[in-house]
Amino acid sequence: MNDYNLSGHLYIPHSGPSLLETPLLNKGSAFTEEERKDFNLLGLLPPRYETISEQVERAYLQYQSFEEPINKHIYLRAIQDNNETLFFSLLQTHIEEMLPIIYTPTVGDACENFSDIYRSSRGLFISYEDRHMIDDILRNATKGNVKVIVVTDGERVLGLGDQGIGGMSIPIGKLSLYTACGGISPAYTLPVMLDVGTNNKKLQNDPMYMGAKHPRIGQKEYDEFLELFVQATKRRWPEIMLQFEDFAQPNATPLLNKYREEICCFNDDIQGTAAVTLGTILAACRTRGTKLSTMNVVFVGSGSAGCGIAEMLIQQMRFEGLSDTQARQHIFMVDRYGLLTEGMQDLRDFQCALTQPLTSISDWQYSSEFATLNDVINNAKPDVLIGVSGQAGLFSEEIVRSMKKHCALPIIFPLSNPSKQVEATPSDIIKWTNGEVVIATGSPFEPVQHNGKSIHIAQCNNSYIFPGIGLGVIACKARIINDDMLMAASNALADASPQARQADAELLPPMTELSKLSRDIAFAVAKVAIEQGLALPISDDALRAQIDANFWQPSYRSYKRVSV
Ligand SMILES: O=C([O-])CC(=O)C(=O)O
Ligand SMILES: [Mg+2]
Repeated sequence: MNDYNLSGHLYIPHSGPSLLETPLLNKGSAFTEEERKDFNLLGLLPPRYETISEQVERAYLQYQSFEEPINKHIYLRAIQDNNETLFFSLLQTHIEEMLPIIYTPTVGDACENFSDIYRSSRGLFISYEDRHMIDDILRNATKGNVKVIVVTDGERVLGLGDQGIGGMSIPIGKLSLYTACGGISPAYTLPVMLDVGTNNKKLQNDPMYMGAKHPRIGQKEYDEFLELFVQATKRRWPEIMLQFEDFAQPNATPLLNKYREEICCFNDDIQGTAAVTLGTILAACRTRGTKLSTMNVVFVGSGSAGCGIAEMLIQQMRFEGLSDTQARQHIFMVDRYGLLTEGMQDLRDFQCALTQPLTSISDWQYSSEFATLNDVINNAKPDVLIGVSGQAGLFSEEIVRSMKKHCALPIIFPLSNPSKQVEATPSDIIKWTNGEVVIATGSPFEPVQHNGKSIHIAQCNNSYIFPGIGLGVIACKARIINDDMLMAASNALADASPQARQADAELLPPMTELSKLSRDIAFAVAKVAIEQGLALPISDDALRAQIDANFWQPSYRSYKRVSV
């Protein structure tokens, strides 16, 4: 199938059983009597014709019969692999309830149990062993006109570490959100898993494991393999947007730096997480009437995600008038050994610019060789504490109470995913601060009851950002994605904060508004790309029209046969 028109008739080459087995085209019981005759479907379906709403109703009844989230996930994935239009219609109808099932936290369980729960294939698996055949593999994609790829090598899956081939569930989940929240037709999306082995002993010894059981390949082989993949992808789809997802720290930043000028790509964990965190903090600053540049910010976890957020906050502080050096004095990165300081051994390139000079902390009180997290909080007296450590429970009662001691309304974001890796649960943070705190988490949490009030917990997850970036990039045909475009996405998110309009409202818009928000983000991102000559030069009206025209809705199209 080479093209999938967004309106009017769709000319398709399939009929009979093969039509029912093509998830992008299958309508199941919603094939009309006429279509059943025209496409050789007579007798292949139960007789009664159903509308998509009736199908959604049955699917939802079946969905509710599963108790365990992972079984709900397996069920939804089965629908997706059978009938994509029905899957997205169901998801759209129950978006708030189902996002945690197809995305974080349940997608984490799906990664950990990928081989055990495997049912049917989706996307492309490219093994290092098949590196000489990547062009052939890309030609085998069931979708011809791919516009967005999410690719992983499964080495740092959420906060769950190396999941090998199981990491494939992440690109699948992310791309479901591209469609459900960013309106990108499922015909344009492709999940890709690069299987370069796994260092996870449990997987290596698991007889069910479906990936290569050897340890991860060496760095030189890895870099060559990634280069083969990127070049083959460019040959096959020259305008592709490539999202790097859940790569481990040693590869994430180098890959981004290597390819960000060459192809339209971005790293969601570094840049998507940074953009959503900045947007959420900006929203909180606006309601308090303060500026980010007046605050000190402490990070726990100084991997590529933490450093990515830090760099974006620094950009914002510069925008607010600080010099680069002044802005960096507001940022404190804490890692397993304590505060990152100038001259420390074994720093990664991207950490070096985020160390504190020893002169700035010369009057600090701390007892061991390096300042611990608690030392940093007691000396720097931060307003903001961000957790991107992947370590459950790192924000202890002592830490949270120290934050509160120095700040009347601290901003505390335990962002690690999935929920079981969170640095502190919202209910504990609220208890330890007596509810005087601004919280956002990476994974969804139920509202917390405190002093007779129900406190909503904002979900500061990159899902607020990446669908809109994809939509914007596709609408304006951006050649690359740069920092200014990401900054525009953060500002569009902050603008959409319900708190900006009403003081006691929620910090971030509800998930049900993601598709509207994605259009706004798409517009903001594309406008910057156009202004900077990185995209088609079109007017604002034309851009809006493009965004709307690209926004796919899950409803059945009418088919005509391709004459052969
Ligand atoms: O997938 C998510 O929920 C957010 C994310 O990118 C990560 O934690 O790696
Ligand atoms: Mg990720």
